[in-house]
Amino acid sequence: MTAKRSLDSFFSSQGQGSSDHSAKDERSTDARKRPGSAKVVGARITQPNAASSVQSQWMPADERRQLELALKLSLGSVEASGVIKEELPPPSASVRERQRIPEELVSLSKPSATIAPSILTKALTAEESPSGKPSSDDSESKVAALQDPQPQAPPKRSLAPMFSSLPHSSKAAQGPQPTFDDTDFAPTDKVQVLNRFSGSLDCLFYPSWISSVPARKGLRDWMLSSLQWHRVCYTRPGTTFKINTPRFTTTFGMLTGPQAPPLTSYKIRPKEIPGPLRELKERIEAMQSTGGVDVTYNAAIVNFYATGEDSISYHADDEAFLGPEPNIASLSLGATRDFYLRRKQPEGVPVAPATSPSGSKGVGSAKDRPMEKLQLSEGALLIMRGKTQAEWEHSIPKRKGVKEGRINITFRKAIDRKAIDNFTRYNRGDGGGYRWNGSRMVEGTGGI
Ligand SMILES: O=C(O)CCC(=O)C(=O)O
Ligand SMILES: [Fe+2]
Repeated sequence: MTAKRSLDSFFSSQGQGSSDHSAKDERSTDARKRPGSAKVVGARITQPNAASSVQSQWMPADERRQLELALKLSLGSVEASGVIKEELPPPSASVRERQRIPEELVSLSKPSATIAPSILTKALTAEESPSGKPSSDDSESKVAALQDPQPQAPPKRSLAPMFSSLPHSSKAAQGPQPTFDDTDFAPTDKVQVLNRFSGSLDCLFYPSWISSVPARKGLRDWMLSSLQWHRVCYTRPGTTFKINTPRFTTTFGMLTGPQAPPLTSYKIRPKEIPGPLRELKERIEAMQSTGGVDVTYNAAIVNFYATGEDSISYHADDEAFLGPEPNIASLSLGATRDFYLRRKQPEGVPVAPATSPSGSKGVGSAKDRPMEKLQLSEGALLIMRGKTQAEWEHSIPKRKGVKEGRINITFRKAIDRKAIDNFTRYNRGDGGGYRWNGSRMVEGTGGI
């Protein structure tokens, strides 16, 4: 990936399937219809084929031993060994499924082993304490959030190799600000309902909500080139753990209305939701209002996954500061990526309410827990609501085969200032920023 690419070619695979594995073949056909609603999507997988499980994180035995040792030293053996066991695939896992262990994501001081981020994240979050600060939706950041770290500029090696030898530039081409009209959107009945276990999982999925190709392109080009991006990195105080968020991020929004706190009360000054995103937010709100659901989002978190090596590990957006049944609208642009949902408990086992302000994680072996797999392609809108965050986790797994970028915008409703502080801190931080220079991300500032 050396040649410079235009925005067009950067996103050239949008709309096409991007998975480099056979997980989609595991979809079963037991999708069920909910009375009075549109098609049910997704697939229930209670016994995934372990040999072809894309979640498997392969690790050589010696590295595994080093990791176990490191985790025992820092976390205590019980949680650590449980987590490791859960993530290791059986010996039959094929070489194709082996994941490169991304050194830029997590580093341990001693021993020098590097480990797959989801494993470490799980291990670390296993010891989250109820007294921890509310953490962001990003589970890498959740770990750091507990310790109240100071965000730091990411080390250069946190970048994907394709970005490593770039000139620094703060200049970025800013395309025209997009506007939309009704013809850019699919009819509202083009929705699929994803409902499992009587509302344990409760999502609406519009596979092509922004149906106009030029509208999608205008939005993604404008976002990529106009926003101020961050690659947030934290060192866990008292340790040498580095948690590098494996994607570019930014965030917008603040509390509004007569009771809204003054701007000066925020730890990092929040930014207003820019016009095009505000328009989309209002359209999503209006669409739900027509269906009898009253929701007003006041924040947007934006993720840019530069390649398939960028990801977000399993987490739930279930922090106390989002309220008990948060409604989160997630809009995708660019490359198609797999989106996995996994119940926090096996079928039939109730999920205990979170006791921590920073929410709760899944319990026990993932193979015993129901799962859903979606593909989010350009224009897709997924609304997660009801008990979804309380009872399920979700992720965008790494995909070596994906070379193109993907933008995701999640609209949320923060119920207090802490939520906004958390979003800005763990998705903007105060370290170095990045700009899109027309063909790649480079260090720079000055974006929206
Ligand atoms: O990129 C996505 O589709 C998911 C993002 C997400 O889960 C989050 O920002 O909390
Ligand atoms: Fe999320």
